[in-house]
Amino acid sequence: TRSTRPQRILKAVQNNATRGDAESVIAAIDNFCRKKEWAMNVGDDKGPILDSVVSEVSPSFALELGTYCGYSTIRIARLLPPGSRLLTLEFNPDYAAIAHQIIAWAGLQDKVELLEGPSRDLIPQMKERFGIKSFDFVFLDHWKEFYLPDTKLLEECGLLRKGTVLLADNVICPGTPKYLEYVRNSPCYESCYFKSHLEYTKVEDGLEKSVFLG
Ligand SMILES: Cc1ncnc2c1ncn2[C@@H]1O[C@H](/C=C/CNC(=O)c2cc(-c3ccc(F)cc3)cc(O)c2O)C[C@H]1O
Ligand SMILES: [Mg+2]
Repeated sequence: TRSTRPQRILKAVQNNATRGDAESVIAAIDNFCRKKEWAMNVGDDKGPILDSVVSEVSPSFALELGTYCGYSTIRIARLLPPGSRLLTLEFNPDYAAIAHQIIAWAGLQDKVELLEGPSRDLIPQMKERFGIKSFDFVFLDHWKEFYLPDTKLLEECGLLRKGTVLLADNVICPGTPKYLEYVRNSPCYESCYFKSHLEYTKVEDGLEKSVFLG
């Protein structure tokens, strides 16, 4: 049977990237998605914005919602200081299986915990089961209608602290209007928009950075 797009992305990594070299894995995925098949990775236009926010926060505990093939997982994990942890949530087992292999190819498996399941089930388990006190950084890139409910769930579970940075992908395309309205109007957040482009295209998209004020 025909391979899936994530399987073809994994093959492009295995054929073009050097084991243990995260930069070469990122480049291999970006080249494949720019030249062969578009895929919903944060990409090489928005990616450097993600990198700069992660570097600025230098999180001890980071959370990613929506792993897909692990492209942004690797972008984040390669910048984490020693001893810090990135938890990434993915409910599609086929995507999770590919992401595990791509994260391992980049040599970043020791910094990343890939948790399989829906975010609404896993977020309430973060303190007890995963020993998380609070997150320093959250990257939102899963189904767009879940950005707002999951943000509220993170608040309710006491997983955000004064200064936690939320960074949301796709706030223009496909768009996350309810989430944007919330973080831009809530007194509990200080928000700003980083204009960029939808991955591998000239279409406008951008990232919204929101600092939780407690
Ligand atoms: C609730 C929940 N829990 C755990 N994992 C979850 C989850 N909801 C989705 N996921 C997982 O995240 C991933 C989903 C990501 C959704 N991202 C998108 O739908 C997405 C779509 C586009 C896009 C833009 C223009 C177009 F014309 C077409 C598409 C671009 C992007 O950057 C995207 O992230 C994979 C899925 O299994
Ligand atoms: Mg996205």
